[in-house]
Amino acid sequence: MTADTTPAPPAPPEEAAGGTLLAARGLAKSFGPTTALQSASFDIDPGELVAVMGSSGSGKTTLLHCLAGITRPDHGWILYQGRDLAAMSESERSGLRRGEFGFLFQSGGLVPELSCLENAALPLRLNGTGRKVAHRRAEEWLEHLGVAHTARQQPGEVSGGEYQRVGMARALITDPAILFADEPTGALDSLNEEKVMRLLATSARSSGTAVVLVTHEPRIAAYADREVGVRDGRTRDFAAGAAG
Ligand SMILES: Nc1ncnc2c1ncn2[C@@H]1O[C@H](COP(=O)(O)OP(=O)(O)OP(=O)(O)O)[C@@H](O)[C@H]1O
Repeated sequence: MTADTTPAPPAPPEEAAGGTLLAARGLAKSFGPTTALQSASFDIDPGELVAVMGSSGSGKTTLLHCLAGITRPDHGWILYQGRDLAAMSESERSGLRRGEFGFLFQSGGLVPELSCLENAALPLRLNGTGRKVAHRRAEEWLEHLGVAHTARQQPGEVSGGEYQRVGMARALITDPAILFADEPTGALDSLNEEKVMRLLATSARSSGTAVVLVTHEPRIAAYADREVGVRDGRTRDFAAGAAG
C-alpha cells in the first residue's frame, strides 16, 4: 500500500471564529498556469471597513471572489460567522450571497430593462418580500442616497454617479452583514467619487455593515479603518489607515 503524501488542507481552527465576522487563511487560487493567489489571509470584524489594496493583476478581485463565496479557492479556508465556506454546498453559498452579502462593482450590474426603483428593490423581491414593501424600502434608500429623482428612469438614462448610488441602494437594501465593493468608484470623476465614497462609508457605518473595498487608489483606501495589501497573490496587513 502506498501512503498518500498529499498534505490535507488545514481545517479551520475552532478558535478562529472568535468575534471575527469573516476570516480566511492560506488562500491559493490558480487559473490554468496563472497563479492569482498564493498565500492570502484576511479578517474583518462586524461593521469594519477594510480596503484591499494592490496594483493591477495582484489578485484583489480573486481574493474578493473567494471571500464572497463566488470562487472556490484551491487551498486554504474561509470562515463566515464560524461556518466553513468550503464545506457549504453551492446552494448554501448562493443563499448566503443573496441573504447576507451585498455587492457593488465598478460598473454595470443593474438590469437595464427595469427602472432604478425596481433595480433597488430587486434583492428584496428575490427574497420573497412583497412588491409594495420592497418598493417603499427602495424609495427610502434612493431618497437617502440623493437619487429619488431617478426612481422611474432606466439605468441607461442616469449619470455614472447616480447609477452607482442606485447600485449602492440595491446592495444595501437587504441590510447585509458584509458589502463586497470592487473598485466601486473606478468609473467616476473625482467629484462623484468623493460623493459615492462618503455615502458608502456613512451608510455602511450607520447600518453596521462591514465593507470589503477593493481599490488601487490610496485616496479611496483612506475611507477605510484598515488596509490589507495584496502583491503577487500574497496579503500583507497595514496599520490602521485614516478614517473617512
Ligand atoms: N477567470 C480567470 N481566468 C484566467 N485568469 C484569471 C482569471 N481571473 C483572474 N485571472 C488572473 O489572475 C491574476 C489576478 O487577477 P485579479 O483580477 O484577481 O487581479 P486584480 O488585482 O483584481 O487586478 P485589477 O486591479 O486589474 O482588476 C491576473 O493575472 C489575472 O489575469
